Amino acid sequence: MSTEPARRPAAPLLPLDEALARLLTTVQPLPASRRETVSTFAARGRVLAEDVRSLLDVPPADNTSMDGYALRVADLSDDVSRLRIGQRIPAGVVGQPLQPGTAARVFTGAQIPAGADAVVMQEQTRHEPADDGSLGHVVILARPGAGQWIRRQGEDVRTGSTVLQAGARLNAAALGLAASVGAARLAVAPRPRVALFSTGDELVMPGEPLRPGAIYNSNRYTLRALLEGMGCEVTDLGIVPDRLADTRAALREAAQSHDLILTSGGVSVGEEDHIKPAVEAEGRLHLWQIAMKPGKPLAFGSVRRAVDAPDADRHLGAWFIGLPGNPVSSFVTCLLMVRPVILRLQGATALAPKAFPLRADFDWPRADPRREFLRARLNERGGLDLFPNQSSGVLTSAGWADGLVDNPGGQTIARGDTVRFIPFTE
Ligand SMILES: Nc1nc2c(c(=O)[nH]1)N[C@H]1C(S)=C(S)[C@@H](COP(=O)(O)OP(=O)(O)OC[C@H]3O[C@@H](n4cnc5c(N)ncnc54)[C@H](O)[C@@H]3O)O[C@H]1N2
Ligand code: MOO
Repeated sequence: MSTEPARRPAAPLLPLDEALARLLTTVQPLPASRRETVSTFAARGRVLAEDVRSLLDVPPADNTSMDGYALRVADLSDDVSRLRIGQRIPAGVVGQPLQPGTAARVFTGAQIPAGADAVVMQEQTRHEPADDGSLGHVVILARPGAGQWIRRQGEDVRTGSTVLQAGARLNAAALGLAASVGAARLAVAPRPRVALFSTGDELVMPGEPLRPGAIYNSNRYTLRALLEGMGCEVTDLGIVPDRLADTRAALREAAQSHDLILTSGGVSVGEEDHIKPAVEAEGRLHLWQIAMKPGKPLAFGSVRRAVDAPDADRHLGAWFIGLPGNPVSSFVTCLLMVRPVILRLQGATALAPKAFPLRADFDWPRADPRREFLRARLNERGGLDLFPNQSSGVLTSAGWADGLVDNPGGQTIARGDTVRFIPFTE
């Protein structure tokens, strides 16, 4: 007689897009009451909560893009190429209107004086100094076209225009753009508070000796770094001992003050881990088998807060996502499933990672029924190379790669085919 518990037959696999759609219709942006206004310096990686509109033109006035001389083109003719220098205008100084028949010495960024309609760069001029204390004359060696080297008022940003929209993620260029219209502070979405923990009695922290049967906990580092890069405030709870009571207590504690609890390991069909029964006891849990490789098993649910009524249909606690333990599976599912959730919590508009068509410089003759995410690297010929070992335990593949080839289920790849590439860039 068998002592093994009865096993459920495998359920049909859920398509990734359907799993994502379920996640993203369930998880709603964090409450507006938690929005913050922060210094533009401190806003990198945050999601903008309100549009940034410009109250000014950028540049605020016509200005020169070269060091040289501002002049009126009509003052030059076949006979006249020598003009008196009437004034000197450094950047930050507003000059006088240009007198007919004169040029203004100007420096890059200086405002164009009224009446001037072109700039000649100094390399195309010859300066004739004067000994009477005046600025002397300039000989124009190349006749300019009207408008030459003039940057127009408002050519970058127009007064009243929206330069950044609510829901945009703030990268370095966006912060500079906000500053260019004078925004010293920005209204941003709250940072999702994420509690992270690993499960597995085989896990040992780097710095500790590796006892027999143990491995180092790498997911803790990968996931924490990804979450921090996504703008989360991470509480790292480390390795939770593999006992039901401890796991339940850790979940209950984490749910009080976090928006999301993220774990790795213990979501497949084995009976060793306590993460599934612990979440089920403390909230609700869906165990999905997703048609993707790596990353088939994924757990999604929520953990109640102490104040909650035991109302299974209301979400009043922390979201729960349990990622598979295999290091590459954890990494890939965090990028493809957790990242959109984190962005959704912050009210971001672009949730899906960018993808590009690129040429495969490799063969992939073994089609898998699941949609595969293959670790690949851009080569100098504008194509993609594949890491030779695509096992979900080989983290070297993720360190080596620049991104993932998103290969539909059941499809082989031949050298020269166009494939869909998702770069790792945040
Ligand atoms: N009979 C079946 N077995 C498995 C199935 C299945 O469908 N039927 N699915 C496989 C797939 S696919 C995956 S992915 C894994 C997912 O397993 P778990 O999420 O339960 O993860 P564990 O069993 O705890 O660990 C898997 C693997 O990863 C290592 N691991 C775990 N945590 C860490 C960590 N923090 N740092 C580094 N490495 C970690 C762990 O030692 C295991 O080697 O299940 C398959 N099995
Ligand atoms: O999905 Mo598992 O992630 O294939 O190793």
